[in-house]
Amino acid sequence: MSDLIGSVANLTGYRDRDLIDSTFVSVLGDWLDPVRLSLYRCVGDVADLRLLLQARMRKGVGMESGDPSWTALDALPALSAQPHFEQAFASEEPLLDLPFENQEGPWLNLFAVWAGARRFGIIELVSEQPLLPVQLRLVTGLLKIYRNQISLLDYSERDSLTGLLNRKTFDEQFLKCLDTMSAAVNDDIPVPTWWLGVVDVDHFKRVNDSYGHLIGDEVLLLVARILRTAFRHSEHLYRFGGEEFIVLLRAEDDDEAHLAFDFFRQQLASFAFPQVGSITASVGFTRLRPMDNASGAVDRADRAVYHAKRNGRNQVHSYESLLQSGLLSEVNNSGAIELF
Ligand SMILES: Nc1nc2c(ncn2[C@@H]2O[C@H](COP(=O)(O)OP(=O)(O)OP(=O)(O)O)[C@@H](O)[C@H]2O)c(=O)[nH]1
Repeated sequence: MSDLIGSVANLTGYRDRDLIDSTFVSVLGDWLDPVRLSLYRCVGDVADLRLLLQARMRKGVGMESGDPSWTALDALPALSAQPHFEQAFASEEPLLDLPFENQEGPWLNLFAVWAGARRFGIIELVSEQPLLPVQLRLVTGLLKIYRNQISLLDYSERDSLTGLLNRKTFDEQFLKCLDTMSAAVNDDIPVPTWWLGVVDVDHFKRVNDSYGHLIGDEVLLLVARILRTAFRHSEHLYRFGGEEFIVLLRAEDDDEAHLAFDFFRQQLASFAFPQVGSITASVGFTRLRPMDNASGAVDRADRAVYHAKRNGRNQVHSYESLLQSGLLSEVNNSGAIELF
């Protein structure tokens, strides 16, 4: 029992979502010794949710890692293709003792996890025997703790207006991106390429001045929604300040990153905002460097935004391309540059 309390105490101390998910699975797995225990997150568009495996434990194998967060949505199974999973979300209670593979067991148990009105994830527990009442109490108790932990994190890490991640969490995620680069070097595998983009809404002061702050807030909310639909589920979106947003994404090269940012720019420019009509944004982006720091990278992307603003707005520019074409120059290692 003290082991369990200790593990739960660990769970409530973590702020890293991946760590919380894998700890949850390992705590539950250690106590129930299931045939298989998996935790899936629902990702992507609400109309076509996909299942991202976060962590799994299998009898005789132990803990297994989940899908990389950057797995393409199309490659993930659709929630709609899993009728039992859909059923678990539709039901108020967990779905218990469903036959799994054959009538004599093992047994499938599904626990849907909601975050407010959002389908957040699902626990799939395959047990050798139907769950005993005491085991069921343990699972539902741990699930409550897990859910509380996730909502507390949501509360402290998200911007209250747009629901995007807030500035506070950006530094941590930035370091995690750099870690994936150094880990790849150590493991002698291809090093992922991360890009940081700054999105700055154009002439936003005019929106506030002409229509008032409430309409201004509504515009920011809609911009955040377009950001969510334009970028992939694995791409990290932050509201950085008033009308400034940050995107961290993986792309092979400058062209691929440019395409991703420009897709968003076009989606935004073609959206008809109620009352306000058309809104555009200027975007600057830069490639993360192995020894980067967050403020240096944001500063580089900001310089590219500044270039876009000076050249007519509603444009996407890469800091590295501007350097290459001689439109910006990097004068020293601190990232200080000169504009021509
Ligand atoms: N409604 C609303 N306005 C905000 C919020 N945060 C900042 N702002 C406003 O955003 C505006 C930003 O204006 P500026 O920095 O001058 O930039 P801009 O008008 O977008 O012009 P450019 O960036 O040069 O295209 C200011 O009027 C701020 O008051 C917010 O949370 N809600």
